[in-house]
Amino acid sequence: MDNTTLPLHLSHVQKSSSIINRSHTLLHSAALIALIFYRIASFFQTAKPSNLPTTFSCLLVFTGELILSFMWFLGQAYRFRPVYRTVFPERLPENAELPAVDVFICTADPSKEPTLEVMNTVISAIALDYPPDKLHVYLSDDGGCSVTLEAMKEAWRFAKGSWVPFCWAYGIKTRCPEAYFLGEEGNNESSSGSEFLADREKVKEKYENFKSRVMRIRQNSTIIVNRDHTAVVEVINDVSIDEASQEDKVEEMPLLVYVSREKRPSLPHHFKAGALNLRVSALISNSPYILVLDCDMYCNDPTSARQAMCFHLDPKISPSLGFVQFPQKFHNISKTDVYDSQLRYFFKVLWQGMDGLQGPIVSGTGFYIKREALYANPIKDVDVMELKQYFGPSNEFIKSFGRHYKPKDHQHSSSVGFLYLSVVEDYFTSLVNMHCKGWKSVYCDPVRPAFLGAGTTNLNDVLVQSTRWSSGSVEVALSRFCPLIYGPKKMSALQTMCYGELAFYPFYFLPLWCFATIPQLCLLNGIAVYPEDVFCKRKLFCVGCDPENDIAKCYGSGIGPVAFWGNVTVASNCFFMVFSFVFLSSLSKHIQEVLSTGGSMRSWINEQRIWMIKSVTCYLYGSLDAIMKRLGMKEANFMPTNKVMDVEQTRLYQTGKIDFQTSIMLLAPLVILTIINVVSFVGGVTRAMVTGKFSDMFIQVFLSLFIVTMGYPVIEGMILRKDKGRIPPSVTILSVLVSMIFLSLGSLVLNV
Ligand SMILES: O=c1ccn([C@@H]2O[C@H](COP(=O)(O)OP(=O)(O)O[C@H]3O[C@H](CO)[C@@H](O)[C@H](O)[C@H]3O)[C@@H](O)[C@H]2O)c(=O)[nH]1
Ligand SMILES: [Mn+2]
Repeated sequence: MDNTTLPLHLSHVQKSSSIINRSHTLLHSAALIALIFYRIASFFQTAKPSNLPTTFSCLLVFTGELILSFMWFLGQAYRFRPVYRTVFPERLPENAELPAVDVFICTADPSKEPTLEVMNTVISAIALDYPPDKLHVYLSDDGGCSVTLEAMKEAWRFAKGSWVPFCWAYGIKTRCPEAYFLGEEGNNESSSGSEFLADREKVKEKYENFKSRVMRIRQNSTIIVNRDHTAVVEVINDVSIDEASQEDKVEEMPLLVYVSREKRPSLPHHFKAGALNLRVSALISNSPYILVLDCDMYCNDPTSARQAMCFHLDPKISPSLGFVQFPQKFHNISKTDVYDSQLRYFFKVLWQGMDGLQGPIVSGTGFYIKREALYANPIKDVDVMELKQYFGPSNEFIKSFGRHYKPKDHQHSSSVGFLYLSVVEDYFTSLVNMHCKGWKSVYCDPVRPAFLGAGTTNLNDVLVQSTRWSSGSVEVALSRFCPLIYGPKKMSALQTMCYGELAFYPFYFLPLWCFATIPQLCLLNGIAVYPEDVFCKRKLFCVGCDPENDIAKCYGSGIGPVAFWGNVTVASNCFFMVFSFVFLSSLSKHIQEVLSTGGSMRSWINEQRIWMIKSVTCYLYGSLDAIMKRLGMKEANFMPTNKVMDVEQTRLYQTGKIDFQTSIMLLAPLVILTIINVVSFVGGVTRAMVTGKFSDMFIQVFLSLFIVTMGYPVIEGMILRKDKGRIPPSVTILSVLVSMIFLSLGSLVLNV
């Protein structure tokens, strides 16, 4: 068959997943409805003015359950129609017919983003397997540091003189030099031969020289992040290569440009979104497609641009295709991955799910976006003066569009390109400027990761990053762009639910704080917050007597009419059944998702734990942060994630031990809640032994046990560990105090 008739890509609905998911959705929602029904019914049964504290506690727990159920409901949209895709880059048209691509790499702070790493990303982009005359690489330096500019010139020399010719000559697959030389054995290149080996040694030596020159540049200059400077644009291709070895090898090279936008302390610069909205690339190369990369995300598969073109060049989907998103993957993930740094849930479950709807969300990095999609919806003729009103006075910039755009779509300047309102500029831009404008996206998750970055591998970085994301999400949730209000008219219901879930997930902090404190406090005070059944006739069991016939005798035995297994009596009412079902069904669904996407039981526990940890810290602080910003009490802030590896911290991460070196603000909630649950579990068991009754409090005792089990690393960190990453005794003492105050005050309130 002729190449032009074969498809460039295929999409497959994950049939078995869809069936499992939809059946689970049905069953689980039935159980949730039953649960809500029991709750409401039990309020009418038990709510008396005399037991106000009990009613109030039950109400709190019920509110938590409602929020969880609502979040669960939104999440079902991802499960409806997950798809996966395959691409056939070999069927693409010839190089001459491929469209041009601008690569945009963002960096901001050399003290957190090692220059050498950033240069490796730049080099990997220059070496992409794409016609060099159609590739333009921009490095946006938000730090405005001369170090970065100087290092870039060195990177250029090394790339042009040695690295790129070497890669092209031998078809090297790993085009990030650091990664290539680190994993030399694993690279199993097609060519071996003595010439190759000799060349490789030479290039390796050049790389070492390049490294030491970059180190020297860093040592010889003080690194100041400059917040007050004019714009700097420098085309690096003009730099001469004064090395001896390259003459015969110099090939045509992509354009390489250093950009540092103007910054003034008085003007908001809008962080990464601001950096991405640079017009420089439109003036210099103006390629129809843009690849956006974070500075740590090197190109691991040189063919990613071709893979993306399999979608962008398909005439069937191309007109409405805004961008092709690749997953974020990381090169530094350990086997245990205690913090779920790989973000499996996003890139293995959620994005696949959205791909079957209108497409995944812009994920900050690793996406090939159509330039046109950033400017809005294309139409025919329009007045240049009008355009200037929206895009600024630059004639060159207006001309750069090549097509004309309808200014109606840009009622305010912030609706062009990447949007500023939220620190999760990716999510927000994707919502307002992509999917709500009718653009679609596709998710491309090939076996060989297209890009690899530095994942956050210590608790502090994980929590700081997650707090920023939560804050950004809540900012959107509280704005007029709240997806559940803004979305329905512009997107499908399911796509709206997905966006809604991502806007509201930080509100998990409410139910999780509630479930980790209220049932426990009530348990210690002998108050049952999981009501005894009011509708089902209980089936009564007892040891030694037949309670169905002689209930009085049964009560006389001191145990009461309940199911009896060994020493443990378990309530046997319907509410209990429904509640257990909901609990087990959600846990097993999560296990199923983890296992079917390559995880283990260990990953399941890690994910549960980190979700609980993030909920009671990041989600809480992130939400508060967003609320304060909303009220004008705080300014937006984007603290770039640290990408410098600390040896000791890396060792802890490798061994799967949580590194508790973080601020007391982030640590104390974990310790406090663990202590409360240990106390209430011990209290609950003691109480059951004294009274001989387990049934009414079983769920509460179990809940405490579950939290204590999940929080075991915290207990270990407080008591057993002696290393640097333990929980400092000062935090433990403070937390014990706070827990005691909470429990005593709480008990006072409950017993008024
Ligand atoms: O003022 C700034 C701050 C950051 N950056 C760059 O933005 C990128 C992402 O920042 P990083 O510190 O790595 O944050 P992460 O938490 O890892 O970023 C995730 O979340 C961000 C949104 O909060 C997205 O922009 C990112 O793509 C996504 O990887 C990096 O290349 C930074 O250099 C800037 O250019 N200017
Ligand atoms: Mn990052």
